[in-house]
Amino acid sequence: MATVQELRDKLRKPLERELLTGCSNRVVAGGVEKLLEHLGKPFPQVREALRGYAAMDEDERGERLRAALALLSDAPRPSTERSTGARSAPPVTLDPTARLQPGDEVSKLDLGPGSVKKLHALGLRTVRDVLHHYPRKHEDRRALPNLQDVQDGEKLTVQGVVVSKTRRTPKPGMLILEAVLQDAWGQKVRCTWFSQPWVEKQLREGARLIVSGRAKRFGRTLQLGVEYFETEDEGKDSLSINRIVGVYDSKDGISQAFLRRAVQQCLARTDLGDYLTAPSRARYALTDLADALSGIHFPTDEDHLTRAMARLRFDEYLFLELRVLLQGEEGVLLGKRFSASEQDMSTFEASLPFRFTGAQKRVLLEIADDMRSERQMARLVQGDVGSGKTAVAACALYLAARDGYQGALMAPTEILARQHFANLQGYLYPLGVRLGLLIGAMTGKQKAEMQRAIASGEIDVVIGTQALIQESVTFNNLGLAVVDEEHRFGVMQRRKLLQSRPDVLVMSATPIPRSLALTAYGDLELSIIDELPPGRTPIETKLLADTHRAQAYGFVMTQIREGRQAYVVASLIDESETLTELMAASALAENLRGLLPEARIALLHGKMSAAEKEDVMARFRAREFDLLVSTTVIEVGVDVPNSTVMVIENAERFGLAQLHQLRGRVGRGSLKSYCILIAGDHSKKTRQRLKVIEGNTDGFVIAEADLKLRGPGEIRGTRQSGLPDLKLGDIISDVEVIERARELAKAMLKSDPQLAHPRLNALKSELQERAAQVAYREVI
Ligand SMILES: Nc1ncnc2c1ncn2[C@@H]1O[C@H](COP(=O)(O)OP(=O)(O)OP(=O)(O)O)[C@@H](O)[C@H]1O
Repeated sequence: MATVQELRDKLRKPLERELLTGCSNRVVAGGVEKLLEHLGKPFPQVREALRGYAAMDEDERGERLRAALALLSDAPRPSTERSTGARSAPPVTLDPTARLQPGDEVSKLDLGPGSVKKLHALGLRTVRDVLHHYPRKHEDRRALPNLQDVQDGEKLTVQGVVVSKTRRTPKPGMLILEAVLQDAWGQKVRCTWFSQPWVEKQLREGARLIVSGRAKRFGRTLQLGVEYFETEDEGKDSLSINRIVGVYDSKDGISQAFLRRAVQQCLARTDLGDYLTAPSRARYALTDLADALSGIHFPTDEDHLTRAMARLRFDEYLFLELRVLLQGEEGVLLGKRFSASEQDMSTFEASLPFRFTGAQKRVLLEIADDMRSERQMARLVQGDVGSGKTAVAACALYLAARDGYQGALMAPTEILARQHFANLQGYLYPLGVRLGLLIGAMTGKQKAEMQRAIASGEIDVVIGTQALIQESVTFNNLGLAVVDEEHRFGVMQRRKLLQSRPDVLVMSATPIPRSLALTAYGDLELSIIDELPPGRTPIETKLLADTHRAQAYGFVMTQIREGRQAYVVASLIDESETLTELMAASALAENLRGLLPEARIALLHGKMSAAEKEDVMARFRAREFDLLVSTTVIEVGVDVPNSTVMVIENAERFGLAQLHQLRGRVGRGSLKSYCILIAGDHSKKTRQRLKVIEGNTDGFVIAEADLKLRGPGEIRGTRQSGLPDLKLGDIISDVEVIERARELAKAMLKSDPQLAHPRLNALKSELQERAAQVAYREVI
């Protein structure tokens, strides 16, 4: 016979699920009453709380369910358990129904140690982390298609059972896996995976799969080129079907079903305590926190998702604004005072092989003004890719060196650090400035020697990665720090830097309208380089359907034969739980080696060590390779002027801003350059979006077009926003939200400058927690 504890679990789980799915389904509601009849006997109060459940409206159902679940979690331990245990020994197992706080460790969840490890592997350490690990997208799996009606080229999601599978190797190195899937109506679809051997073990006959991709019709046979799939948990996982389903970013061996269950548990057991008051929520038309979090993970419908996103996005800005406003209190810091003479600026310019553009000159004057003043400079130089930010920074570093101060330039990656080093050598070495490079790939001895030279003042300007310079360097006399931001750093990190008092210049290529930069970089003044150096031949961009891949690579070969080089960027076409970006890039490299036997092809991906990456880049720069297949690691700013073609596979998978950044890797010299966007998705919407890149070269125009084309409710990642603390927010499109959040943040701080009211405890701890997380993300 089942113990009371087992009965309680049996009852609790469906009730939790019902709560999460919004209590809107009448059939299920009837089922709840039946469930209580069967299992509810030992829990009279719970039965009472849910009496007449089916007849209630959705809101009341939700309320009653919460009450019932609270009763279930508060219920005393069943007597059977007590009689078996030694009376004096405290229970060692966790109570799987105990209430949780957002800051609790995930080890408090009702999960095994292996599962806790999995969450840690994703960087999820607390319940809050799990709750804020939002899906990267949502898929509508409510109405499954009638396969007979599916048109050629249509995108669809099918759910079914594998009835047969085959593997073919039409030529060496090429593997085609096929599985015939049968849906609930007995209709069949042939699903194919190209060169993804790791998929094979999941294609057991009888396995239940959910598969998305683009359909092709061959007479009566329907074929699906799989872009995404997941295994359904033997029909038990009702969270993955018949609903709008969130799809999470994950890692090898961590399934979507597992993540959903972890989130589900966190939602059901956590006391969320909304930090926004009901009047504030009403004023800004925001839903409550519990509704928002359940809506982002398990929306009942589009409306639920939209209101969830609206609330969570608002919160992101609210926290950002509160942080910026609270920091603003610290006042102006004193920095270094430089002479920054016109004479020195002219000397620098005269040493260049080109003249500064008008925009570069204007920005340099703004910088020189800052440098001359006693106030610590904290300035953001924003300019499109290739607009000449580094040249401007080099001039500022020269001005600092002229006054006997040291300078530092911090890059987000070692590749970039080396590249900046080479470029700055070109600018500064002829002027007698002594440069040093400090990166992780150097030997201990080399690093120690460099650190000594910096400490003794033998080096004027050191270039390295941010972590290295901040952690291990004692400067003799640091006057100016330049931070090449490239999406990576954020407010907290800059604060740390500012406290050590050098003047600080941040360079960023993220196009942000001026009004929004105030929020994004609330602590920085802004200079914009809005002009490209003259004589650049615009990059010719072409959008091709993947059916024309051969044509694209034919063109790449003509360029290679002319002595040019090319990049190919691979994207993650299949977000299944097993395919990583690395695999996608390796598969592509393999495929291209078959297709272009003449070309010397190298592979670059994020899993390589810094030394390996640099080795590949150095050899590519030395023209030992013609073609570099890469994951998006390349985005952060490589500069090889002989590269004239950038091919982006599955371009639809990238945001427009990211595509623009990627394209900026070519056309960096005088050679005519090309960008080929290969679209795997032929829909009109995708075409329209990618056409924006084809037709525009201005980062701001592209960012704005992106905004217009984007539908509401679409999730954008950090990469787009350029701010590490925004998961949902997009500073380009969220002007109004930002303004409202700022208004509320100001009002809150006006009435309570220290946020001291006990009502705001939850808000304060959330604020601290987020600040810590941001700092953590910035450091890793
Ligand atoms: N005024 C100018 N006239 C001609 N060429 C210039 C000018 N300023 C910079 N350049 C050249 O243009 C290229 C890009 O400049 P730089 O690296 O300074 O741009 P950036 O804005 O830092 O680029 P990214 O954001 O892509 O890293 C370099 O090869 C540089 O030598």
